[in-house]
Amino acid sequence: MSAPSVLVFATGGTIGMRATEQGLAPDPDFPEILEQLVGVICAPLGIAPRINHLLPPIDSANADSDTAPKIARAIRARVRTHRPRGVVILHGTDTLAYTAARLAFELGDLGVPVVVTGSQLAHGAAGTDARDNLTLAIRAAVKAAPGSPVAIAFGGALLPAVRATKHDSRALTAFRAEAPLGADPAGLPAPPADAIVSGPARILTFRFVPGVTVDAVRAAVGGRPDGLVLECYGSGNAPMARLGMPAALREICAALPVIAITQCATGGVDLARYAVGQELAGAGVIDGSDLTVEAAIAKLGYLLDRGFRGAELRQLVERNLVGECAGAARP
Ligand SMILES: NC(=O)C[C@H](N)C(=O)O
Repeated sequence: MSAPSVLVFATGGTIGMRATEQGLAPDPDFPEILEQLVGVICAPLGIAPRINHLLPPIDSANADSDTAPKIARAIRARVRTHRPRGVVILHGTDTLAYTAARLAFELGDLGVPVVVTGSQLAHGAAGTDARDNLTLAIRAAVKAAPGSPVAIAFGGALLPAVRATKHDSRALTAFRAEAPLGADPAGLPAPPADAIVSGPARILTFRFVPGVTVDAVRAAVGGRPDGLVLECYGSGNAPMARLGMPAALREICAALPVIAITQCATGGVDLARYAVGQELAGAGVIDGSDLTVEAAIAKLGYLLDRGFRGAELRQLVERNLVGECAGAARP
């Protein structure tokens, strides 16, 4: 019988970069360096590594709506063929939490543990975190139970992908999860039989601040997104007393799904609590509970790309599918 294997899938990011006169950029020697690094980590574990690269490697700041779905498709295809014990994805830290959250939905039923990592410092930099993060990720991926949720391994911590956020642009402990995974997830829904999908859906966000006008809210959908996440105050409040705000939000909600989340790091939205929150709900805004902004974008994009629309989409947004709702107040 052949040795169990780990699939390491490199997509770019600082971990695979080196300093150039134009700043940090992909290191053309990284494939060989990675092979060596992974070999040293895998040997004592009795694990055979298989390494693939997404070409070209990107600075994850350049990720777009199809980046995470594309990574998911590539992983599914390779897992089907090679049946690894675990999968490790190397990704830039800038959008790592967005991609990881999306992968938690995309690969939630993969049956093989998936761990996402990267590094704050380039693999060859003094004091780099590349080796430690890679080691943690590989160990976690091969030791986790087959149905484990997608995780992020970074700065010594293992975090649930669908609850994590990049909170520090410099420290090696760059990610954190304010709340744990929600209990009793309902699981991923079967896509509607009649789904016609052109994807990938583009989801944008709009953050309420005191200077917001109705024109600013309308401008947020000027680029024709497929879905919108409203970053509201506190428990889901917005300046509904602005002239024309309820009507503008009603119009937007009639055209595309809109989710309300909170700007606060903990807690969540409760649209029933305040009159302004009830006005938001009345306009058609969906209650995003305690979703992180990354998870809200991931969830809405995933569900739209599976073909869910209207009332069914709303119901699914409000349900805890893979642990993304920490409070899990909803069945
Ligand atoms: N530390 C990093 O990986 C940052 C880099 N700009 C990226 O996201 O690709």
